[in-house]
Amino acid sequence: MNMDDIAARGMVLLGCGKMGSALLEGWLATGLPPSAIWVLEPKPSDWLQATGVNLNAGLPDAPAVALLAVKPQMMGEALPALQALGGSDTLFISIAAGTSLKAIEGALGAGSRVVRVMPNTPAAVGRGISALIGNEQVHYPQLSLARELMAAVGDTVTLETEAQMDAVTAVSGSGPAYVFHMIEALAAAGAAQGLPADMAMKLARATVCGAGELAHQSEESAAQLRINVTSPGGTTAAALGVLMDEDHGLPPLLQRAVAAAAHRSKELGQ
Ligand SMILES: NC(=O)C1=CN([C@@H]2O[C@H](COP(=O)(O)OP(=O)(O)OC[C@H]3O[C@@H](n4cnc5c(N)ncnc54)[C@H](O)[C@@H]3O)[C@@H](O)[C@H]2O)C=CC1
Ligand SMILES: O=C(O)[C@@H]1CCC=N1
Repeated sequence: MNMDDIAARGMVLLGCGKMGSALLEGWLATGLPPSAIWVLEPKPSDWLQATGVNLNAGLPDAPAVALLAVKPQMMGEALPALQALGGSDTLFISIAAGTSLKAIEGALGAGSRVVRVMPNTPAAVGRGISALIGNEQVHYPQLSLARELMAAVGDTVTLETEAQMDAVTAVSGSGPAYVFHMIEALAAAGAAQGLPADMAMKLARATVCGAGELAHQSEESAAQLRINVTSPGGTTAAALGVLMDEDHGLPPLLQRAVAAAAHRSKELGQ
């Protein structure tokens, strides 16, 4: 199975909120025809209605993929809409944080092929990163289809165990929010140094985007890119003295933030 099968047999998207829309936007941009996508979404946005996908319409009998993009807490209520497809050769892909392969297979019926994926919102611009793992019913062709689907909107990694998903969720699933907050905090710090707020925001946003793009394009390590900015005895070294403090700097703060997210991911799975 490949992307051509999705175009031919169709794909169902269950839930099209923030993450579902980010993925859909990315797939449409890569040329997946809207006529091949069936979306079930009780509160469709204006954007979704304008995409030309099949919205809240009767589903195809045997779609290649059904992607579950509802909140973990809504899964029990939302899955019955897809139960008729359970046990078929439709590949179920769940992006729900915390919800285990076993729980999804349990709700859809034994024998269902399920892949868990943790994507992130930069998928909307083709720059996502997704981690994947399948249940026992998933073999190479299904995993490879899921990988191809996610590769259309960014990079992918395949996990060794499902247990790694909590840490992945905490690093790359939630991670864009940490970076957006970094923009907010850097802008606020610039304003505190006397810059007009809108100018500080423009500088902070461009700096994070530019540094991200440099990290993306450069072959140098993140550590080397940092060193390249840091003149001995200069301004960056003064700031890094604060940020790299072992007790109160960014590393212990991020350790705590990522641990909190991983802990919450585990809780969502209970
Ligand atoms: N937002 C993010 O950055 C990421 C979210 N996720 C996961 O994606 C899933 C969705 O998250 P968001 O898009 O952020 O939430 P959201 O609340 O924006 O989207 C969920 C959508 O599901 C719809 N929905 C509710 N009940 C439904 C039903 N019975 N049938 C069909 N649709 C229904 C809601 O109307 C809503 O539009 C969650 O499981 C989350 O863990 C995973 C990675 C990143
Ligand atoms: O906040 C959440 O629970 C979801 C999962 C990863 C990003 N958003």
